Amino acid sequence: MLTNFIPDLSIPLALLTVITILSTYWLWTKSRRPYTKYNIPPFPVPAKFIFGHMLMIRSNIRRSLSEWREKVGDIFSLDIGGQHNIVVNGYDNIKELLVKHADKLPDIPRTFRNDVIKEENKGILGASGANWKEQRTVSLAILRTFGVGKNVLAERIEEEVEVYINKLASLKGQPADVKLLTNISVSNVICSIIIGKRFDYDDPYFMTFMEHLNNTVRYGSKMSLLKLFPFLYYTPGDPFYAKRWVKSVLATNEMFAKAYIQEIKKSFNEEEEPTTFIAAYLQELKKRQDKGEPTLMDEANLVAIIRNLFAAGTETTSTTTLWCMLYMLHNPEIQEKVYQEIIANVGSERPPNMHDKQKLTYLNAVIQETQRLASLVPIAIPRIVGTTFEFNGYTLPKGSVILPILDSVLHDKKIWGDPENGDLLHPEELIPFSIGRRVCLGEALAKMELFLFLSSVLQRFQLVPADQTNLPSLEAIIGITCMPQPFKIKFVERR
Ligand code: HEM
Repeated sequence: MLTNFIPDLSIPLALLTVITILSTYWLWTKSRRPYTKYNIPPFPVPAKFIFGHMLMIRSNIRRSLSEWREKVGDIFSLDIGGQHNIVVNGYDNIKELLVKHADKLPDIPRTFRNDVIKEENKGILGASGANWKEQRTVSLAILRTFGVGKNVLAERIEEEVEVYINKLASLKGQPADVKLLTNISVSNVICSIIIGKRFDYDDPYFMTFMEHLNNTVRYGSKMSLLKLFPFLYYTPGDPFYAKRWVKSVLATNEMFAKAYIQEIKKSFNEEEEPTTFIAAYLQELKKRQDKGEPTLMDEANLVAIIRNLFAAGTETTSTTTLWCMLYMLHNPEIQEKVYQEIIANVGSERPPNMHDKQKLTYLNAVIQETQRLASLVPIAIPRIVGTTFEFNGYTLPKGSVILPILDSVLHDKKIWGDPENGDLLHPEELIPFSIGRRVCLGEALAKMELFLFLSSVLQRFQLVPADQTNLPSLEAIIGITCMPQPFKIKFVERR
């Protein structure tokens, strides 16, 4: 498993790495000592030298976590390379912690990523404290304004869905893997919200931007070891993909965020109602500055927010769409029922819009069940314990990292029965977007996208497996998100 973390490591580099790790470990053992005086949650198995439990977490983390939960209960400790982590399972525990005790978990762990791109506490995803609060509140207010009245959000999504559907039609029913196409299409929705325009799928500027954006996800997921040992960033060459990751992050900042902030500033009129995220943010910033209100808003935050919206808003929504398509292949009778509901309530002459949402109750239930089964973000954003406190009979010491396992709720047999056959009688426990103060900022947008993309796809096409005798696997590839394995599908026109 170690080879996953250090792909191209030569022998001298490996030796250097081991020596540095050992010396750092000594420092960490010192920093861990204070925890021993507390009644911390139990460790499911003894921690191993240096790496703690890190190498014991199997590639199927869902299985490891649920085995340990069965062994020692809902709340347990893990040592990941010297950092004390507290794993929290179950709806009641997660709710109590993220809602009732939110004040005691004000920050998220500092990451080396922000250090290497010299971005200290900026944006939303990687931010903490007062800055996180202000950037989140402003961003949410902008998205809300765009989502009401004329409904800029729905218009932008509908425009993109039309192009997406035509692309699927151009496949002429041939088997295709539509992961990249779906990803690009969902990214384009974010583009049009941020800068007010979409790109053609073959636009060279957009393709280069998409490549950098995908690299930030691809390389980001290979950098696990650097989260624990940040100094390894300085090893010669780029054995940990970190330098390539930095290059792509900086390119997305320059090519998209900074370039379009400058462009929008040129035509910026503070009297006009803003129709882009960038203009709305700049207008709010100007308003606060003119009034002399103290504010942490600035362009560096705007750049980070733009990157966060792409990072958190693309892969999540496009992968959920793919999961729903996959479940439709496995459940043709459910697909047919969804189609009949769309035809009865919308017809086939026009695509569904947001006004149709409340009539398509069966489709809404299918999307919700997709989100539950897919459990797309298995673990919510880790939180740092800010003040030592007592929780369910244990002491959670200051400085420990809390890992809220959303997957443990969405796949909890006690709530849903057999996960393969769940019912939807528990809306409160359906928390794919998490709960509490850091609940997904894009929940409303994601729900609109899922409805508009999926209702249009299922209205126009029958989804047919590439091979009727060998359906694609439902086994997830589990990382930061749970992804289906690559699969091909036929989009057969209904009319
Ligand atoms: C099906 C789609 C999506 C799912 C399942 C999802 C899920 C989540 C989850 C579980 C979190 C962590 C919350 C926590 O730690 O308590 C999160 C955070 C976040 N999401 Fe989403 N998300 C989705 C789509 C989106 C979209 C479309 C956007 C925006 C364009 C977005 C923006 C964010 C942001 C900015 C955060 C960080 C919030 C903060 O730290 O305050 N997400 N999301």
